[in-house]
Amino acid sequence: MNHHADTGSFIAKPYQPTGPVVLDCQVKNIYYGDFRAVRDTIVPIEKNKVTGFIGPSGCGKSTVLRSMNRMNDLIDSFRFEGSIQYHNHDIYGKKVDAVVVRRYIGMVFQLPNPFSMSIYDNVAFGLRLNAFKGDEAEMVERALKRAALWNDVKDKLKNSGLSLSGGQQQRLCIARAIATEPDVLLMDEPCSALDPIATRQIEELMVELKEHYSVALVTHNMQQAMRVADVTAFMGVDISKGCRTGHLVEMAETRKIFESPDQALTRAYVNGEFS
Ligand SMILES: Nc1ncnc2c1ncn2[C@@H]1O[C@H](COP(=O)(O)OP(=O)(O)OP(=O)(O)O)[C@@H](O)[C@H]1O
Repeated sequence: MNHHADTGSFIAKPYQPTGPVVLDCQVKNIYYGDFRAVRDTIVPIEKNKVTGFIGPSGCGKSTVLRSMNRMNDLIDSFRFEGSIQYHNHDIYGKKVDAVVVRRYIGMVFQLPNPFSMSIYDNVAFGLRLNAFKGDEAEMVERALKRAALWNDVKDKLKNSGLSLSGGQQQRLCIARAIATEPDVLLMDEPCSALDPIATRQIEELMVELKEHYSVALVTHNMQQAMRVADVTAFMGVDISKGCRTGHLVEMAETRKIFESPDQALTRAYVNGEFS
């Protein structure tokens, strides 16, 4: 079976959410200049669940994730067609400020990227950016506790964020992202630079975080999707007509994706027949 086959006309059966949808993400097309990177990908993000995104390299997982809080606005050639509704507001609406979008839809990146400032200031950064008027120290403490980092750092809040270990740095970035109390947390391969122990800690943290937030997680690691994601979206790449366009193949409860998917392509991928 040719896994990078001509799937040019294939459109995934819509996933039927079983709970409230926080971010109704309907991608028609995403372009970088003339290159169509993603088409036809409808991926509702449900409240208090972890939604995992898996698929071969280049299928557009990060592109879709980064569209969800307008992170790709920073790329000139980026063009989005479709709609992403956050509580019935289109985040691509003309009057919508991307900084405000990111206050509600936070992001954690692949490489831990603490700012070169104190642990405390890292977490307070977003609060200050959003002119937060309440008790800053309390919010910082709360975010660090939720990120399971408080006990490690409570006596050295003035130390540089860069002085922490990789796993701690990633938890600091999570604390920074949740300090402003976002609704949605977008996580783009948050464990790819971490050792197995730090990875498991972050995975456990993701499961705790979904009590308060709705999480969208891109991962290369299928075991991680199985351990953490409630719902999983599998994306593939269509190579018809000399293109390389990613699209949704199947989205379902994680167990179904891994045990009894509808699509042969999904089954082949989760069985490790291609990557
Ligand atoms: N800034 C950019 N400019 C042009 N093309 C881009 C840009 N970012 C990504 N692409 C292209 O868009 C397609 C999708 O990339 P993306 O990084 O979203 O895929 P991915 O599924 O996350 O891949 P990986 O698993 O390798 O990270 C790829 O063909 C990639 O080369």
